[in-house]
Amino acid sequence: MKTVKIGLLGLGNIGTGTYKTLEMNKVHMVEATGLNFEISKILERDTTKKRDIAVCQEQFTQDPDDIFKDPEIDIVIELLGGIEPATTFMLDAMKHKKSVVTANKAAVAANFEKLTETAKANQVEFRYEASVGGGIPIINALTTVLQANEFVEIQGILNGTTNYILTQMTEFGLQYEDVLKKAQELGFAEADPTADVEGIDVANKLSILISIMFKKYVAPKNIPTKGISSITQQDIEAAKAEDSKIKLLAYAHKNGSHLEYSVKPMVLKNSHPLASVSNEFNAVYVTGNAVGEVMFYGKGAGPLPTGSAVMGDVLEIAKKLYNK
Ligand SMILES: NC(=O)C1=CN([C@@H]2O[C@H](COP(=O)(O)OP(=O)(O)OC[C@H]3O[C@@H](n4cnc5c(N)ncnc54)[C@H](OP(=O)(O)O)[C@@H]3O)[C@@H](O)[C@H]2O)C=CC1
Ligand SMILES: N[C@@H](CC=O)C(=O)O
Repeated sequence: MKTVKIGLLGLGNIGTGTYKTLEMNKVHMVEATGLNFEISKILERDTTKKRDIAVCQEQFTQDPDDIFKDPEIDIVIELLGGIEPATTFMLDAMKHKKSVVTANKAAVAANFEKLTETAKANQVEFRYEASVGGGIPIINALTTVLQANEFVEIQGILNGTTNYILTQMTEFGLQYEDVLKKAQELGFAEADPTADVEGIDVANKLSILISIMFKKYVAPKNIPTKGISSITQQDIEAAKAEDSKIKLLAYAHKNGSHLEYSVKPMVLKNSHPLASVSNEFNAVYVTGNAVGEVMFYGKGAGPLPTGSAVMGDVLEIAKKLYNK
């Protein structure tokens, strides 16, 4: 049986979640694809750190070229985070004829066209399902079963950390700083959680969805964005008194050639379907001109849900490469 060798860039929260997903479901993955999967090399800064997975010292490297120039590796997973050097590494991997999988919305949103075009030019696959909605298969749905639609609108909760913070503040009256710390411990937050609480992470995800749905690139910095850092317990109590909840919402709507978009906290009546989406769960409504309204719901953050999406992309690429 063919063993698909994978190069992994970054063994942090999501790298570890991806590694665990592979270990946990290896037999199932063999049955599903007829292929065996192995993470053979890992790029990490600190190769001596104590980890809760069994990784051999020989798997680690601090030189990305050890991965890009390895003829046995066909698929590279990028889970370093940040725009650079992640983007340069993904482009380098593609130029070395490696297919690339990433969860890095900051890098994908900043360089959407460059990454997708470089993949095409090098005839390799580029997949980024985990970059939007964690474990929710929204990008796959938009680009496959929903592709016959002209899309009209998208609206939803696209950040697990802020939804977790707002839920815990609303339901248990907890303090913003305490809940943010807990979200970091649970592996939901970005390395710099400013991106979460100021709405930047949602703007990155919305930019990617706009590129896919409306075939138009809108840089995240051009999306009017407001986060939740200024929301107080008083704001939350005031919403409660109105039988409502505060949620951080992403929105984009196309009307003819006019496209409008925003990221901002909104007060939703408790009867609104998005008001009942709690903790790290995300939910997104997509409206297509044929299908009407479709709702996606699931865990939008966390090592295993995100690892599920990353490995799903790896399996799809491997089936294309080896099961001809
Ligand atoms: N957390 C979540 O639920 C989700 C996260 N994502 C995305 O997944 C990606 C990874 O996130 P996460 O795992 O939480 O981040 P972490 O910071 O936990 O992990 C990144 C790892 O990569 C290492 N690293 C970073 N830069 C380099 C470099 N230049 N060379 C070698 N090693 C490097 C870091 O080392 P060091 O610690 O020493 O810097 C760290 O171990 C991000 O793009 C994030 O946005 C996507 C969906 C959900
Ligand atoms: N920090 C992000 C991680 C997933 O994309 C979030 O909280 O949603």
